[in-house]
Amino acid sequence: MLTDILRAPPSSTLVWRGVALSVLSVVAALVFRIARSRIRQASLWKIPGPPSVSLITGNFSQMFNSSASKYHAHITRTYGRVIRLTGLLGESHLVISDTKALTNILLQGQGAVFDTPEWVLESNTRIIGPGLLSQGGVHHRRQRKMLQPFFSTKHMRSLVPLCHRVIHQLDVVLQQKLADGPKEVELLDWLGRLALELIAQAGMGYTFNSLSPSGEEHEFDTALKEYMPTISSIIFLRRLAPQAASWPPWLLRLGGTLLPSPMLHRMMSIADTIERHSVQIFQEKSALLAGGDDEFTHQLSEGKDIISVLMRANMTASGEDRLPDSEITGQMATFLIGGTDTTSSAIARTLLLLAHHPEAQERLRKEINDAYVSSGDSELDYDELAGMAYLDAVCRETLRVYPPVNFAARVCRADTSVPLSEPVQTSGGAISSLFIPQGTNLLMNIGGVNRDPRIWGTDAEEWRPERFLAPLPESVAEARIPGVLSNLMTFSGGPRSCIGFQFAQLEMKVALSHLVRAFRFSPSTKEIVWRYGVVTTPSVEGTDAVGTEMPIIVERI
Ligand code: HEM
Repeated sequence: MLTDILRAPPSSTLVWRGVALSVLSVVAALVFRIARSRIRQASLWKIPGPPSVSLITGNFSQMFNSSASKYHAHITRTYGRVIRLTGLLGESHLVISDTKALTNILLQGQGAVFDTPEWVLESNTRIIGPGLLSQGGVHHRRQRKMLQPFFSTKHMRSLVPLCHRVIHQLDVVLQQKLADGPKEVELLDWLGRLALELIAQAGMGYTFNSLSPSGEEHEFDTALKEYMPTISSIIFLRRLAPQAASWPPWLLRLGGTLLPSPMLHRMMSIADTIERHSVQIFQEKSALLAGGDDEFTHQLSEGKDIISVLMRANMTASGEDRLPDSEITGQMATFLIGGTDTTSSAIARTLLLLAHHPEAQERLRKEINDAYVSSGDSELDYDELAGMAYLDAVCRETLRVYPPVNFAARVCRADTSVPLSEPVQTSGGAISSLFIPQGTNLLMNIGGVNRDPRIWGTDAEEWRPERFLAPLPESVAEARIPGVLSNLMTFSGGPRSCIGFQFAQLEMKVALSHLVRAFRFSPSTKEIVWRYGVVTTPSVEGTDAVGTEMPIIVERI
């Protein structure tokens, strides 16, 4: 972990030479690996794709920048469902939106043939610790099996009252802010705090007090807000992470500090904040646990949150079943990272769309009000929330057209062939199955499938919730989309799909049912642009690429 780095940094010429040699060895190992994979990947050269624009970075600078969404749409439209991209030093990458190929990639061998790439796992380990987002192979399967029950429908049902309580806090804050009439509110900030509190309270029985009426921002909240834009901007450095896997922590920190990259330095400081707070929460909970069952069950979540249950089970677990403390703190950081910006981005996008579609907003408000009348004005339970057809359609349509995460990355661990739904024209003729050499990096094109006009029809790019109120076109069922949320790739599919997908939908529904009932939303005069990153986030046109915000006019009803 980053805070262990830089312990006892020796300072001598020898160390400087050591650092220089280590950096050289990283670069040499990378060049060697890429040269070897280029030879292995010769068969991929015939796959259609955009011409490379740089000998060093190929198409990466077009593919991974904050305004890259247009480029993604362009290559999907121009080159189709299987695209070859040029990566660093000519390495081939595949961008896939063919659903038959995706089914094989995501499900084949339960993740044994295609797993998350080493550079993602290794850099996540360094930044957020050994949680689910950092583990591969059997370690991942073991952690996933242990955590899965907490994300079941049964557990989600029990979380509904807690979600209402947290969202009520936001209600109070906004009511106070708008006491003098409609106002422009920077809503993304408040939705980020809401998502943080929801995952902190439901996932670890902890509060950062981010929704206090004083409006003070917790430093953790600030760190989380900067996390996604910052990590998205250091993709090239993250790719070097496996080469530095064996470096002692102090050398890694020294190397990071010496590199002239302000974004890397920002990332290191964010990672320190996340780790510091995860350890602090863990220590506070350990003290409660040591104080006995009574104290432990007096937490916000009555001891039923994921981390409390894990810690309690861990106390009695023996030998290899026992999780090291670092894996528990790593899991906390993982949920906070995985569950905050994704959810706040989805809720923000929905509210902005409703602001631009007042008739859809009114229709949704009416459905929510009717549901409250039927429930005798008491908080809506899980089934009542699930029973609102238009709310469900609004959430699904937003997650379809605007998935907060656009790509899921995989690497091929062994030479393999995957079948295609339809033949792909290559420079060597049509192919009906795709040979993927070992070591090839792939990007699952989530948006490409969700907005494929041959699956969804000619209006695939349009936001039209009504499409989910009528039977979907047959082409949707025929496509057999392998997403964990039916017919959508938004939460990916297979053994590495989003573990929080049911919680995310619950959060969206509870939040919208409160906010749309109590407030009316209309667009601000400021133009909102959505910036591509690991998670797509809103900003005001013309502002700093790392800053995220979404001003919107809010009026009390
Ligand atoms: C709208 C909200 C969300 C979206 C769009 C989203 C999307 C995704 C996607 C695309 C993946 C990658 C899957 C892959 O590589 O195949 C993922 C993984 C993950 N998500 Fe979410 N997510 C959301 C909310 C959440 C929430 C609320 C949590 C809370 C716990 C969460 C926790 C995770 C974790 C832990 C992983 C890693 C799973 C693994 O590797 O086994 N996500 N998510």
